[in-house]
Amino acid sequence: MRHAHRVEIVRASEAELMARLPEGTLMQRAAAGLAATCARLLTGRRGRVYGSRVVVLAGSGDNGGDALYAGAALARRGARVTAVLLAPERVHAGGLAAVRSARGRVVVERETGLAEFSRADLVLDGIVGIGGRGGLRAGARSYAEAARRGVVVAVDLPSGVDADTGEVPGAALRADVTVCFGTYKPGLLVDPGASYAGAVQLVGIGLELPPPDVTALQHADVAALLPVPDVESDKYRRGVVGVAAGSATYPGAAVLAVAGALRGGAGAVRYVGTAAEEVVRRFPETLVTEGGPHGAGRVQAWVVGPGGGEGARQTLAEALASDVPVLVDADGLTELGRLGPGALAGRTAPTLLTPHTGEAARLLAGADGTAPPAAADLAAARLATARRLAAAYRATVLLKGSTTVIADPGGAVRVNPTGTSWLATAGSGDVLAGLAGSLLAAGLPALDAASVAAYLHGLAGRHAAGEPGAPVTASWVAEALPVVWRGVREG
Ligand SMILES: NC(=O)C1=CN([C@@H]2O[C@H](COP(=O)(O)OP(=O)(O)OC[C@H]3O[C@@H](n4cnc5c(N)ncnc54)[C@H](OP(=O)(O)O)[C@@H]3O)[C@@H](O)[C@H]2O)[C@@H](O)CC1
Ligand SMILES: Nc1ncnc2c1ncn2[C@@H]1O[C@H](COP(=O)(O)OP(=O)(O)O)[C@@H](O)[C@H]1O
Ligand SMILES: [K+]
Repeated sequence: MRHAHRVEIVRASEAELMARLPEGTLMQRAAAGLAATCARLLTGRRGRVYGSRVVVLAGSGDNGGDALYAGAALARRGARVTAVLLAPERVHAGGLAAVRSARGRVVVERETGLAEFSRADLVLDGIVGIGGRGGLRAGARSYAEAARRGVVVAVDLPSGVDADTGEVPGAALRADVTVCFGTYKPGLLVDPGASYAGAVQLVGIGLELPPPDVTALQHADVAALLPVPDVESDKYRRGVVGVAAGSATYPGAAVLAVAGALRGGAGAVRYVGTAAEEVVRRFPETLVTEGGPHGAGRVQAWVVGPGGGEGARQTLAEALASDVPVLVDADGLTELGRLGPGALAGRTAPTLLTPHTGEAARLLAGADGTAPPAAADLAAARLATARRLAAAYRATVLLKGSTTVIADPGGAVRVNPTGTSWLATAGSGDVLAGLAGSLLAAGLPALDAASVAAYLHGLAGRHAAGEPGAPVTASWVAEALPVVWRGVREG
């Protein structure tokens, strides 16, 4: 599991540790890890560190200090290091002295700096780290916009990315690799910030940290959560997932939700709705029941809403009246937005909402009676949006899109690392809903069901798209689920 902590917590942990260590120890640890990564990258790119061109962009804080000390270490190994000082009067004095004594060059003129930047083998972005506020300032912005040839390594965080939220309020430097210190920062795991970070490497500096603000599952975590039948299992004990989806206008949504549900670990899938014929033709293993969720017999979790059309309100009401977990998606969310959080007030079992940002906007409007916020604003602030919705509806929320974010009303937040934009194809959300519902029926808590589903769905999208990638359909994503499920169990 990857753990991320917000800046306030990082600073408190650093202060606590620094008080017990000789001055500068943490920065030396950080710089040593950073230099080691840079040396590996240069060796991979040029065969050796000696003779390579390295540019250190150094801002006015300790982030610049880390970068300068790492630059000095590379210079001692024979790299031709140029330190570009963005604020010469406030540069980290120790770091600058280290570069000078390692015979590095120091420049302060912007034009010279930009020219160096564009012919470097490696650029160290030490403009600003966790102390950054707002978009990059003018002096730094020109570097973010400059063409580049070499590898860009961000120090702790790509400059211009908000560490706590992943928001990018203005220009930011795009890195190939980010070397972060002590813990991941939420902004490294959540788009748009994550898309600036490249591959993220963590360098331990000995911090003792409290529980994380944000986590991201990895293969081993998912493998441990996957429901696997044992000798005692029968189809009912494995869980029955009810799918109330599809309509005359959208029968395909029912087929796709069932496709996801059949691959999600429940022992059986029960379908209710008007698309029974299409569902059974495609998946004869589906149990079909007449009427709505109310009279459908025993299920351990409901999925309501995909392609629900006109009947979504009644279906939603019947599912919410049950005492089993309910996943609400698509048209079900539109209805829930009209009803507001009060519609969930009487529920005794978990509710999982799976909006994209457009549906999230309607849900938020339903929660406070205001006009729906712009979906683009919600997408730019994904962590805050998911948290707000979870708090307003007292439900677990899976916010879809570029970096799917899952928030529990209790405050836990997970981000999904496996997504791919190839998944932005009609019906792939229906597959996800069925899959997550199946995991709920198999007994996973809502946070786990949602994050495991997002993880597998993302992997399935990648698997279906292949390398370097080609368009996929939602059906192929569903078909790829067993392969990626096995892959996760194999580690
Ligand atoms: N603490 C520790 O023990 C350890 C910390 N470590 C390292 O320290 C980093 C944190 O260092 P930090 O606190 O000095 O802040 P930092 O990120 O350098 O930025 C502050 C400077 O940037 C400026 N600035 C602000 N916003 C800006 C903008 N938008 N655009 C441009 N400039 C902007 C701001 O200017 P001011 O607002 O003061 O005018 C201020 O001068 C951390 O990320 C890690 O790398 C590691 O060595 C491990 C041990
Ligand atoms: N840019 C993107 N990057 C990664 N995943 C995306 C992106 N855009 C959409 N997705 C994913 O694609 C799926 C689309 O779901 P949804 O919007 O409900 O579509 P539909 O209603 O057609 O099924 C979601 O899993 C979402 O997270
Ligand atoms: K940086």
